[in-house]
Formats: sequence, structure tokens, C-alpha cells
Amino acid sequence: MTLWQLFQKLRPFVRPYRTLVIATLVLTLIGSLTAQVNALTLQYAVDSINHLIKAGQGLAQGWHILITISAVLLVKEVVNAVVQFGQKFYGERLRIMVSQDLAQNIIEKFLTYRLTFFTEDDNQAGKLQTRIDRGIGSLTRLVQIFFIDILPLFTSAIVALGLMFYANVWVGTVALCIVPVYFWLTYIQAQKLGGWRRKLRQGREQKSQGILSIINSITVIKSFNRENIEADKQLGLQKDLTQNQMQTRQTSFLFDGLKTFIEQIGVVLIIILTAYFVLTRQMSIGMIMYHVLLFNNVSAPIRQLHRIYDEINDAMIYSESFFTILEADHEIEPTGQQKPAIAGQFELKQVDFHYPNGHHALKDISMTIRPNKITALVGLSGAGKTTLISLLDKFYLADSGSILLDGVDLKDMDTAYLRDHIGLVLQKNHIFQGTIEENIRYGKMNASMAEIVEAAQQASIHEQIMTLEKGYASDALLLSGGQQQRIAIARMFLKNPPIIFLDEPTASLDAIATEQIKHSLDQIKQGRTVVIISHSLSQIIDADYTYVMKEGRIVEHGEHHALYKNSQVYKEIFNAMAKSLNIEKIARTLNPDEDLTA
Ligand SMILES: Nc1ncnc2c1ncn2[C@@H]1O[C@H](COP(=O)(O)OP(=O)(O)OP(=O)(O)O)[C@@H](O)[C@H]1O
Repeated sequence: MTLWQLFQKLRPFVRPYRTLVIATLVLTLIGSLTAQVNALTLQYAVDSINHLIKAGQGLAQGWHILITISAVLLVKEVVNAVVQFGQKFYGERLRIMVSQDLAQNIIEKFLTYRLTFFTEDDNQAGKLQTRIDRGIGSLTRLVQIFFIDILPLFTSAIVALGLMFYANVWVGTVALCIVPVYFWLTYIQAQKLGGWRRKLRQGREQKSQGILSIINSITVIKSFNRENIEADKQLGLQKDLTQNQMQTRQTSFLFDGLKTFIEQIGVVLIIILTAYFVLTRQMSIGMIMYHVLLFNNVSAPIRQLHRIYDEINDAMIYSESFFTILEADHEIEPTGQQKPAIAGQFELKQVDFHYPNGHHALKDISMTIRPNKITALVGLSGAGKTTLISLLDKFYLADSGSILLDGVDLKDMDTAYLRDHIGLVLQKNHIFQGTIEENIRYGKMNASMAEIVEAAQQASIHEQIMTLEKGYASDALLLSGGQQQRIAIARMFLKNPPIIFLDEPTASLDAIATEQIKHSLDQIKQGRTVVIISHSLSQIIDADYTYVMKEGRIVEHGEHHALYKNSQVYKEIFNAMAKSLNIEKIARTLNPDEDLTA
């Protein structure tokens, strides 16, 4: 991306703050004029005093000069203070507002993206966050650099150069000739530093990632006694970082020295040239100070050039990936228009699905999920059960074949409408940062407290919530895994949808909680379309109809008894589940007197 393209992309974000931009520009112009006042005043002071001395006059006649200088400098300082404050304040305000809009825009945008976007390798949680953070950081820095650094400094430099040319073409030309040398040195410096600075940043990121990883894996590290290995890993990173820092500093100091040298040569040349004009009576002596101070204003922005160059380069790199995310319109979740009355009958016809990484997860799936019935999906790990539910919820679209809900193709159905009618409880707990109340309310944003309590009671978690000091205002993330799962179930009770997908809803619960929830789930299953994935015998037996999946295909289906009698895979899985439960021993424990072999 070129700088011009970058500015074009930033324009819509800056446009709403036109007044701020204009105010900053006006102040910048005033600032660049006041920046030249010192040079003018000093020239006036030197020439006037020189004139007095030549005329044999003293302090008595010079008072007015001192008063004029003091008044001019005082007014200039006051104006300058106001201008600088306004300029920094408006510039900073602009930066903050643009940063806020960029952040909000990208969040609003990627919330509309389909699930495949989030499962792409480049968009994993940490990576996506870093790309967004860095993008916003560098883009707002660019706005800041432009309005707070570049614009005032360069305007002042151009005005100073103009004044030098106006005073004398030769002096102006000397000042102008120094600029390309400076530019060239800065360019080389930025080139050399660019790579190292990037490595430095990467090193710092790796270091903080490393610390994070240690904190996250502290239990494993300690249980394996691997503290020394982890410390050594960090030492390696630290050494690279230190070496990089030293190299960066070395180069910086070298070039800073070179640039100061060139700048001083410029100053000396200007003094010599102006002195020549003074001695040949073409200029007054005050012009020496005048030119030196103006030249200082010319070289000031160039001194910062390598930093600015570097930051612009960074901004271009990071903002590229930021805008890739922001402009990924092809990732926007597709939606149809239809909003039919939902009875809850799914019809799948020859559905095929590949994940974005190419994994063929569903193959030629044809099945019917009936309303008011419980349909179980059974299969070994990785068979494709969760994937199938994801397609029913339109998280992914089938590659081929069709999925109909009450006769309407899911592709033609309004996606938000569809999801309003589906309740999803997954095997992983989905608890947001916040209170228990907020977490349950997620199922129905305008629910009353009474409804929330009722939902919690249905999910058998109310009593436990009441034992907490803060009750429903307690931090939901502090609950145990089982309790969190029941909060998720309460959320679904509150949503009260006609279709329910349960993906191992009791997998993380203890036996008693499972039993309590089983009762609640039995209640909510009434009169709805329920699809349940479970490795629990009792839940599978309860299903009205069962589909058995293997390696992405439906291999068997039927009602429990018939299926068990006539199937292979189902029988195998069912027997294995029963065996793992050690049913014989359990039965003997429960009925010690019964002859189990009879
Ligand atoms: N986001 C993904 N990208 C690529 N492959 C995936 C993704 N999610 C799942 N898979 C793969 O698709 C296959 C089916 O996974 P799925 O989660 O549907 O299985 P499952 O039957 O629900 O298993 P389990 O009982 O362990 O939850 C697996 O081989 C899995 O590795």
C-alpha cells in the first residue's frame, strides 16, 4: 500500500472531524509564523543597538528598543502558548476520535463475518487481536504524526526557508542545499534502523507472549519441574533482544552525530556567507543571527525525519492488514430474506461440507429431524456431529446438497431470524465476563429479574447462586465448570426457542448435577425439535430417533431398540459405553442379592 492509498483509506475516518482539522491547520499556520518571530526580533535588536552604538548613544536612547523587544517576545510567547496548546489539544482530540472510530468500526464489521473467517489460521484470537491493535495504534500514530509533528514543523521550515530566500537568494540556496543531504542521511538511517526496529518489536512481542505462556502453563511447568528450561528459553529471547537494542542504539547515535555534523556545517556556511555580505555592506550585522535562527527552523523537522519515516513505514505495514480485515466484505455472513413460521422439521439432502482448511467433514448427509422429537447424533470423536449442528445453525453453508427447515432452504432464510429460533448449548461453557445475572440475561436481553430467577431454577442453579455472597451479582467466571454450564443452560431456558441443539450438555457436570439437569432438560425437550449429541447412555436411550455418524457419513439410523438389534457401529459404540460404565458391577452394587447371570 502506498502512502497516498493509506491517506485515501483514512479519509472517511477523518472527514467527520473536519472542524478539528481546519482548526489544527489554522493554528499550525499561526504557529509557523510565530516561530520566526525570534529571528526577526533578534535581527532588529542587534541592528538597532549596533546603530545606537555607532551613533555614540547609550541606554538612555535604547530603552524603547528593550521595551519593544520585551513586548514583542512576550506577546509572541503568549500567542505561541495558546497556539501550541490548541494545536496539540485539537491534534490529540482528532487522534483519539479517529482511534475510537477505527476500533468501533472494525469490531462492528468483524461481528458480521461468518464463522470461517474466525477459524482461518491468520485470524486466530491472539493474532487477530494483535493485527487490529497494531493497525489502530499505527494508524492513529500516523494521524498524530501528521497533525502534531509533520505539519507544524514542515510549515515552519517552509516559512523560514521562504524568509531566507526573501532576505538573500544565496543564503536561501545554501540552506536549501543542506536539506537533501539531510534527507539522504535520514533515509539511510531509517533503512538501517527499520529492520532492527521491527525485529526489536517482534522480540518484545515474543517476550511478552513467553511470559503469558509461562503464567498460563504454570501448573504443568511446576508438575514437570521444568522451571529451569522455561527460564532458559526466556534468557535466549532476552539476549536477542539486548543485542538488537544495542545495535539499534549504535546506529542511532552514529547517524545522529553525522546529522549534527552536517547541520553545523550548514550553520557555519550560513554564518560565513552572511558575514561576507555584512562585510561587503550588503547586509546589516543583525542578519547573521536572523539567518542562523531561521536555518535552525529549517533543520528542526529534518532532525525528526528518520523517526517520522519509520513510523510511516510501520503504519503502512500494520494498517495494510488492518484494512484487509476492515474491508473483507466477502466474509460478511450471508442471509436470506425468508422468515417462515417455524415448526422445526429439518430435511437434509446429500449435504457435503469441507472446512476452509480442506478437511472433508460431512459426506453425502441425508436425514430428517422431526419436530417435537428428540434426535440423537451418535458417533466416535471426530465423526462430524458438531459440524452437522453448525450447519443447521447456519454457522457454515453446505458446499453442496441442501438443508431445509420446514421446507425453506436455510440459504434463503433470514439468518438472525433462524438463530432467534434455535437454542444452542455446547460442550464448552460460554461464560462472558460479567455477573451471573448478565450471563443468564444474554438469552433474553429484556428479561425481568423474576424470569432470570425462574430460568436459573429450571437449570437447577438457583439455590447455589443464592448461597453466594453477592447472589446474582457474583462474577460468573468464578463459578466452577459445572455451575457455568448450568448458567449456559439457564440462558437457553430464558431464550425458550422451538429448536434446541445440545452438544454434550452435561459433559462437564458431576453426577448429581447431571441428574438434576437431566430432569430440567427433559422438561424443556417437550414440544420442541431437539437434537442431542451425547456420549451418555441415558441421554441416547431417551432419544426418539438416532443417527449414527462415522467419518463424516451417516452410517446407520433408527429407533434405539431396532437400531441396537440390526446395527454394527451403533451396537459397538453402545456396548463400549456400557462397558466403560462397568454396568455389571454397578448393578451388583445397587442390587447385591440379584443373580445377574440369570
Ligand atoms: N474449524 C475446523 N477446521 C478444520 N477442521 C475441523 C474444524 N472443526 C472440526 N474439524 C474437523 O472436522 C472433523 C469433525 O469434527 P466435529 O467436531 O464435528 O466432530 P464430533 O463428531 O463433534 O467430535 P467430538 O465428539 O469429539 O466433539 C474432525 O476431524 C475435526 O478435526
